[in-house]
Amino acid sequence: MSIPSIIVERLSKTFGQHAVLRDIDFEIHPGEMVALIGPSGSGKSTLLRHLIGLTRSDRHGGRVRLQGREVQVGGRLARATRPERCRTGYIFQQFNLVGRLSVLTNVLVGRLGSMPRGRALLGRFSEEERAMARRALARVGIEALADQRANTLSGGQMQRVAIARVLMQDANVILADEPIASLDPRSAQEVMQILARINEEDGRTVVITLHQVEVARRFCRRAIALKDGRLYFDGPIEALTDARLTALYENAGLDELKTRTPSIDLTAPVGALG
Ligand SMILES: Nc1ncnc2c1ncn2[C@@H]1O[C@H](COP(=O)(O)OP(=O)(O)OP(=O)(O)O)[C@@H](O)[C@H]1O
Repeated sequence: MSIPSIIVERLSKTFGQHAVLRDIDFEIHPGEMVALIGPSGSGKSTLLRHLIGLTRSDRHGGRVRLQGREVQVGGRLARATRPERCRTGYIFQQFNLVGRLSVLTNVLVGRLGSMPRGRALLGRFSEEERAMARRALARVGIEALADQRANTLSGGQMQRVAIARVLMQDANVILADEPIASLDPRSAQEVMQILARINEEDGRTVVITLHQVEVARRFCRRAIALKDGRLYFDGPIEALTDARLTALYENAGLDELKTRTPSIDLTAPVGALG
């Protein structure tokens, strides 16, 4: 059996007095596309940041392994975290592009981690790397924008550039933190379709935090749900019934529940759902 892409064991994180992650355990296998859902403040982004070592767990707060290598144990980052970061793509809600640089250069930035240090410092990219960046842009459908400045793009186009940059990393694992939260519905759908295609065609593992449960249902086969920092659900998306969703979001406020799960009839008694 193949090595899991991600192993999380008894992961716990406390900010001050606030326990944000509590004893989280799961494994994600190569080629999975997993939605990480839960009410606002349940710990989704914090969990994702732990996976790549951007946040350290509590002392004795568990372990994270990525593609068979230690990222952190008991609040200490493994020495070899940098190569793991290079082999893991991270997509942010706010895209994190350099606005004054061209689209092509922003995509090439994804290559810096795997280039010799001297060439990386000077930002000297080879013709082969430029051709690779153009292919990545073609794959996300915006090759024609290669020479445009990044800060002239729409949100949906910016997120496509961010995905192309991840493709340049040749990352086997892609972590996306609310990648569609600031996009209009159509751009959001297009970005999800691109991620799903990359997952399907390349077999890359994708973990994606989402606010919209309907989107998770449409694009992901598995969901991991957090509630108050605890693992509330981990299983096939179809097992995440309306009754479970109602319970997941029950203290989150009616507005959040309506937004996240538009399919739920809020007038029906919980026993009648799911
Ligand atoms: N660096 C930090 N210092 C202190 N508290 C933090 C820090 N980062 C996150 N938190 C707190 O941890 C909790 C979980 O935050 P997190 O962003 O992981 O939640 P989330 O589920 O991603 O929320 P949302 O869906 O609103 O983005 C929140 O109460 C947040 O205020």
